Amino acid sequence: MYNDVKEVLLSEEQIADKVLELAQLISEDFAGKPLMVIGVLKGANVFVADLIRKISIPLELDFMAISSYGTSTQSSGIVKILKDLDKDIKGLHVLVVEDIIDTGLTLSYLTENLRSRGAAAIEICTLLDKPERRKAHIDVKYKGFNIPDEFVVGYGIDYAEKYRHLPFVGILKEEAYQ
Ligand SMILES: O=P(O)(O)OC[C@H]1O[C@H](OP(=O)(O)OP(=O)(O)O)[C@H](O)[C@@H]1O
Ligand code: HPA
Ligand SMILES: [Mg+2]
Repeated sequence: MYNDVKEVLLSEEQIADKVLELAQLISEDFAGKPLMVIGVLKGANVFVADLIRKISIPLELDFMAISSYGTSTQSSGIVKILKDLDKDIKGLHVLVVEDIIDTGLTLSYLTENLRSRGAAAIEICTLLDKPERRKAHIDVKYKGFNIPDEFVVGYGIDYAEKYRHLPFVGILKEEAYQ
């Protein structure tokens, strides 16, 4: 399994340090506000689970499952809601948590959709960002790392549903997806 990884880009320790830093910022910024954390499945599952356990203020957690990639390494640009929120977010301060922003098409669709539901505010937290690949503008308030334009896996992020359980973020060998 680890043989399919060309290079470890971010170690478990680097990720854990960053998660703590982001959680502290979020805890300060959202203090006294009704915070609703929305994890974007499936990729953000691991990140959001670690992040919320370091946030020190009250919050609610929900998930949306939306998919644009299927089994390809390229975004189709077509976004589908596979699982919606369980409750209304009117008046809540929403923090959308993503594992990675690539073209930005997923989040651009999602934030537009959430905005129409009357949230008091919507902010974005992503562990990884590939700014070179951006097709849609996204304002990211909480960002873990900028990464180069390489196909990464691990810490929730998959290729064809594999590698999500790797505890680090690694660059996948070309042979693994050819
Ligand atoms: O910025 P973009 O180009 O839209 O790409 C980023 C999105 O793609 C991945 O999800 P994917 O749709 O592959 O589903 P998954 O989270 O279930 O793996 C990733 O988790 C982000 O949600
Ligand atoms: O680098 C990536 N890896 C896996 N899924 C992705 N979705 C966007 N970019 C990536
Ligand atoms: Mg995703």
